[in-house]
Amino acid sequence: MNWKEFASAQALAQAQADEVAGWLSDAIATKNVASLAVSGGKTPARFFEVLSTRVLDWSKVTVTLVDERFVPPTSDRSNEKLTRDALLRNEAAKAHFVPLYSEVDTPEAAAEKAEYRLVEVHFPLDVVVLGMGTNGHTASFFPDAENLSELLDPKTPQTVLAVHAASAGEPRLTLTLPRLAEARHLLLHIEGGDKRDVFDEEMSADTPRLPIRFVMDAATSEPSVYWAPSKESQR
Ligand SMILES: O=C1O[C@H](COP(=O)(O)O)[C@@H](O)[C@H](O)[C@H]1O
Repeated sequence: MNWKEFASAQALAQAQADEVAGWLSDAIATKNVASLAVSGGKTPARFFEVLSTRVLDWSKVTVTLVDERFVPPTSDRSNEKLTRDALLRNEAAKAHFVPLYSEVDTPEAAAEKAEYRLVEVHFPLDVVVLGMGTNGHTASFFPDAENLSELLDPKTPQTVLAVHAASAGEPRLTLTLPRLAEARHLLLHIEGGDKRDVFDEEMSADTPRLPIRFVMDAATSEPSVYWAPSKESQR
Protein backbone atom coordinates (compact mmCIF):
# COMPACT_ATOMS: atom_id res chain seq x y z
CA MET A 1 0.00 0.00 0.00
CA ASN A 2 1.20 3.46 -0.92
CA TRP A 3 0.46 5.74 2.08
CA LYS A 4 0.43 9.51 1.35
CA GLU A 5 0.03 11.97 4.19
CA PHE A 6 -0.68 15.70 3.91
CA ALA A 7 -0.66 18.61 6.36
CA SER A 8 -4.06 19.88 5.22
CA ALA A 9 -7.16 18.75 3.35
CA GLN A 10 -6.42 21.43 0.72
CA ALA A 11 -2.89 20.10 0.10
CA LEU A 12 -4.35 16.59 -0.16
CA ALA A 13 -7.00 17.72 -2.66
CA GLN A 14 -4.38 19.33 -4.91
CA ALA A 15 -2.07 16.30 -4.88
CA GLN A 16 -4.89 13.78 -5.28
CA ALA A 17 -6.35 15.76 -8.20
CA ASP A 18 -2.93 15.83 -9.89
CA GLU A 19 -2.54 12.07 -9.42
CA VAL A 20 -6.04 11.21 -10.69
CA ALA A 21 -5.76 13.63 -13.63
CA GLY A 22 -2.42 12.00 -14.54
CA TRP A 23 -3.92 8.51 -14.43
CA LEU A 24 -6.87 9.60 -16.61
CA SER A 25 -4.55 11.30 -19.11
CA ASP A 26 -2.38 8.16 -19.30
CA ALA A 27 -5.46 6.03 -19.97
CA ILE A 28 -6.59 8.41 -22.74
CA ALA A 29 -3.10 8.35 -24.28
CA THR A 30 -3.14 4.54 -24.28
CA LYS A 31 -6.77 3.69 -25.12
CA ASN A 32 -8.37 6.98 -26.21
CA VAL A 33 -10.93 6.63 -23.38
CA ALA A 34 -10.83 6.63 -19.58
CA SER A 35 -13.20 5.62 -16.78
CA LEU A 36 -13.43 7.01 -13.25
CA ALA A 37 -15.67 5.90 -10.35
CA VAL A 38 -15.96 8.27 -7.41
CA SER A 39 -17.38 8.01 -3.91
CA GLY A 40 -19.86 10.30 -2.23
CA GLY A 41 -20.45 11.42 1.33
CA LYS A 42 -18.83 14.52 2.78
CA THR A 43 -15.12 13.95 2.21
CA PRO A 44 -14.71 14.27 -1.60
CA ALA A 45 -16.17 17.78 -2.23
CA ARG A 46 -12.89 19.70 -2.00
CA PHE A 47 -11.04 17.12 -4.14
CA PHE A 48 -13.87 17.23 -6.73
CA GLU A 49 -13.66 21.01 -6.97
CA VAL A 50 -9.91 20.87 -7.65
CA LEU A 51 -10.14 17.91 -10.04
CA SER A 52 -12.83 19.71 -12.06
CA THR A 53 -10.24 22.38 -12.99
CA ARG A 54 -7.57 19.98 -14.22
CA VAL A 55 -6.94 20.24 -17.95
CA LEU A 56 -7.29 16.96 -19.86
CA ASP A 57 -9.58 15.66 -22.59
CA TRP A 58 -12.60 15.20 -20.33
CA SER A 59 -14.82 14.44 -23.36
CA LYS A 60 -13.11 11.03 -23.39
CA VAL A 61 -13.75 10.35 -19.70
CA THR A 62 -16.76 8.43 -18.37
CA VAL A 63 -17.52 9.13 -14.72
CA THR A 64 -19.69 6.90 -12.56
CA LEU A 65 -20.23 6.31 -8.84
CA VAL A 66 -18.70 3.76 -6.51
CA ASP A 67 -22.03 3.76 -4.65
CA GLU A 68 -25.29 5.65 -4.30
CA ARG A 69 -28.00 6.27 -1.77
CA PHE A 70 -31.47 5.28 -3.02
CA VAL A 71 -32.66 8.90 -3.07
CA PRO A 72 -33.45 11.16 -6.05
CA PRO A 73 -30.66 13.37 -7.40
CA THR A 74 -32.38 16.43 -5.92
CA SER A 75 -31.68 15.16 -2.38
CA ASP A 76 -28.75 16.54 -0.40
CA ARG A 77 -27.97 12.89 0.46
CA SER A 78 -27.47 12.02 -3.23
CA ASN A 79 -23.93 11.12 -4.29
CA GLU A 80 -24.99 11.95 -7.86
CA LYS A 81 -25.91 15.49 -6.75
CA LEU A 82 -22.53 15.98 -5.09
CA THR A 83 -20.74 14.72 -8.20
CA ARG A 84 -22.75 16.91 -10.57
CA ASP A 85 -22.40 20.00 -8.36
CA ALA A 86 -18.73 19.70 -7.41
CA LEU A 87 -16.98 17.61 -10.10
CA LEU A 88 -18.89 17.81 -13.40
CA ARG A 89 -18.21 21.49 -13.98
CA ASN A 90 -15.32 23.69 -15.19
CA GLU A 91 -13.07 21.54 -17.42
CA ALA A 92 -14.79 18.34 -16.25
CA ALA A 93 -18.19 19.52 -17.51
CA LYS A 94 -17.34 17.71 -20.76
CA ALA A 95 -17.16 14.30 -19.06
CA HIS A 96 -19.88 11.72 -19.69
CA PHE A 97 -21.71 10.73 -16.48
CA VAL A 98 -23.43 7.38 -15.84
CA PRO A 99 -25.57 7.51 -12.66
CA LEU A 100 -26.55 4.50 -10.55
CA TYR A 101 -29.91 5.86 -9.36
CA SER A 102 -33.10 5.64 -11.40
CA GLU A 103 -36.65 6.48 -10.40
CA VAL A 104 -38.07 3.00 -9.87
CA ASP A 105 -39.84 1.38 -6.92
CA THR A 106 -37.04 -0.63 -5.37
CA PRO A 107 -33.25 -0.46 -5.09
CA GLU A 108 -33.15 -3.94 -6.66
CA ALA A 109 -34.89 -2.60 -9.80
CA ALA A 110 -32.51 0.37 -9.84
CA ALA A 111 -29.50 -1.97 -9.53
CA GLU A 112 -30.76 -3.96 -12.51
CA LYS A 113 -31.15 -0.78 -14.59
CA ALA A 114 -27.71 0.46 -13.55
CA GLU A 115 -26.19 -2.89 -14.53
CA TYR A 116 -27.42 -2.32 -18.13
CA ARG A 117 -26.49 1.34 -18.15
CA LEU A 118 -22.93 0.54 -17.08
CA VAL A 119 -22.21 -1.29 -20.34
CA GLU A 120 -21.26 2.23 -21.49
CA VAL A 121 -18.37 2.16 -19.03
CA HIS A 122 -15.13 0.45 -19.92
CA PHE A 123 -14.18 -2.12 -17.27
CA PRO A 124 -11.81 -2.59 -15.61
CA LEU A 125 -12.17 0.96 -14.40
CA ASP A 126 -9.06 3.07 -14.83
CA VAL A 127 -9.47 4.93 -11.56
CA VAL A 128 -11.57 4.19 -8.47
CA VAL A 129 -11.61 6.68 -5.59
CA LEU A 130 -12.96 5.08 -2.42
CA GLY A 131 -13.99 6.69 0.85
CA MET A 132 -14.48 5.05 4.24
CA GLY A 133 -16.79 5.56 7.20
CA THR A 134 -15.63 5.29 10.81
CA ASN A 135 -17.42 1.92 10.96
CA GLY A 136 -15.03 0.58 8.30
CA HIS A 137 -17.54 0.60 5.45
CA THR A 138 -16.36 1.51 2.00
CA ALA A 139 -18.54 1.88 -1.11
CA SER A 140 -21.87 0.71 0.41
CA PHE A 141 -20.36 -2.39 1.99
CA PHE A 142 -21.81 -1.76 5.44
CA PRO A 143 -20.73 -4.18 8.19
CA ASP A 144 -24.42 -4.87 8.97
CA ALA A 145 -25.59 -5.24 5.33
CA GLU A 146 -28.05 -8.11 4.90
CA ASN A 147 -26.11 -9.38 1.87
CA LEU A 148 -22.57 -8.61 3.13
CA SER A 149 -21.17 -11.98 2.07
CA GLU A 150 -22.45 -11.43 -1.49
CA LEU A 151 -21.06 -7.87 -1.47
CA LEU A 152 -17.62 -9.06 -0.35
CA ASP A 153 -17.53 -12.13 -2.62
CA PRO A 154 -14.60 -11.66 -5.05
CA LYS A 155 -16.53 -13.75 -7.60
CA THR A 156 -19.88 -11.93 -7.48
CA PRO A 157 -20.94 -11.83 -11.16
CA GLN A 158 -22.96 -8.59 -10.94
CA THR A 159 -21.52 -5.11 -11.37
CA VAL A 160 -24.13 -3.38 -9.18
CA LEU A 161 -26.04 -4.69 -6.15
CA ALA A 162 -28.72 -3.26 -3.87
CA VAL A 163 -27.85 -2.97 -0.18
CA HIS A 164 -30.08 -2.90 2.90
CA ALA A 165 -28.31 -2.08 6.16
CA ALA A 166 -29.81 -0.55 9.30
CA SER A 167 -26.73 1.66 9.80
CA ALA A 168 -26.82 3.04 6.23
CA GLY A 169 -29.71 5.47 6.68
CA GLU A 170 -31.42 4.46 3.44
CA PRO A 171 -31.15 1.56 0.97
CA ARG A 172 -28.13 1.74 -1.29
CA LEU A 173 -26.70 0.78 -4.66
CA THR A 174 -23.08 -0.21 -4.91
CA LEU A 175 -20.51 -1.42 -7.39
CA THR A 176 -19.42 -4.90 -6.32
CA LEU A 177 -16.07 -5.88 -4.86
CA PRO A 178 -14.63 -7.47 -8.03
CA ARG A 179 -15.43 -4.37 -10.12
CA LEU A 180 -13.69 -2.12 -7.55
CA ALA A 181 -10.76 -4.41 -6.79
CA GLU A 182 -9.83 -4.87 -10.47
CA ALA A 183 -9.39 -1.10 -11.02
CA ARG A 184 -6.11 -0.13 -12.67
CA HIS A 185 -5.65 2.52 -9.96
CA LEU A 186 -7.38 2.19 -6.59
CA LEU A 187 -7.19 5.18 -4.24
CA LEU A 188 -8.64 5.50 -0.75
CA HIS A 189 -9.28 9.06 0.47
CA ILE A 190 -9.71 9.46 4.23
CA GLU A 191 -9.47 12.47 6.51
CA GLY A 192 -9.33 12.71 10.30
CA GLY A 193 -7.64 10.89 13.15
CA ASP A 194 -10.67 8.72 13.85
CA LYS A 195 -10.70 7.24 10.34
CA ARG A 196 -6.93 6.76 10.42
CA ASP A 197 -7.17 4.84 13.68
CA VAL A 198 -9.91 2.56 12.32
CA PHE A 199 -7.95 1.98 9.12
CA ASP A 200 -4.60 1.31 10.84
CA GLU A 201 -6.13 -1.07 13.37
CA GLU A 202 -8.01 -3.02 10.70
CA MET A 203 -5.03 -3.24 8.35
CA SER A 204 -2.79 -4.56 11.12
CA ALA A 205 -5.30 -7.20 12.31
CA ASP A 206 -4.35 -10.83 11.62
CA THR A 207 -7.55 -11.47 9.67
CA PRO A 208 -9.91 -9.08 7.84
CA ARG A 209 -12.97 -8.03 9.86
CA LEU A 210 -14.23 -4.83 8.24
CA PRO A 211 -15.26 -4.24 4.60
CA ILE A 212 -12.40 -1.80 3.93
CA ARG A 213 -9.83 -4.53 4.58
CA PHE A 214 -11.57 -6.98 2.22
CA VAL A 215 -11.37 -4.44 -0.59
CA MET A 216 -7.76 -3.47 0.12
CA ASP A 217 -6.73 -7.13 0.24
CA ALA A 218 -8.55 -7.94 -3.02
CA ALA A 219 -7.02 -5.04 -5.00
CA THR A 220 -5.14 -6.20 -8.07
CA SER A 221 -2.97 -3.04 -8.15
CA GLU A 222 -1.17 -1.47 -5.16
CA PRO A 223 -3.75 0.81 -3.50
CA SER A 224 -2.84 4.41 -2.66
CA VAL A 225 -4.15 5.86 0.59
CA TYR A 226 -4.43 9.66 0.82
CA TRP A 227 -4.81 10.97 4.37
CA ALA A 228 -4.97 14.41 6.00
CA PRO A 229 -6.15 15.58 9.41
CA SER A 230 -9.82 16.55 9.37
CA LYS A 231 -10.87 20.04 8.26
CA GLU A 232 -12.18 20.74 11.76
CA SER A 233 -8.84 20.03 13.44
CA GLN A 234 -7.13 22.55 11.17
CA ARG A 235 -9.33 25.47 12.17
O1 LIG B 1 -22.28 6.83 2.77
C1 LIG B 1 -21.18 6.98 2.28
O2 LIG B 1 -20.12 7.05 3.12
C2 LIG B 1 -18.75 6.90 2.69
C3 LIG B 1 -17.92 7.78 3.62
O3 LIG B 1 -18.47 9.10 3.59
P1 LIG B 1 -17.88 10.33 4.42
O4 LIG B 1 -19.02 11.30 4.50
O5 LIG B 1 -17.45 9.81 5.76
O6 LIG B 1 -16.73 10.84 3.62
C4 LIG B 1 -18.56 7.23 1.22
O7 LIG B 1 -17.30 6.79 0.80
C5 LIG B 1 -19.66 6.59 0.39
O8 LIG B 1 -19.48 6.86 -0.99
C6 LIG B 1 -20.99 7.15 0.82
O9 LIG B 1 -22.06 6.63 0.07
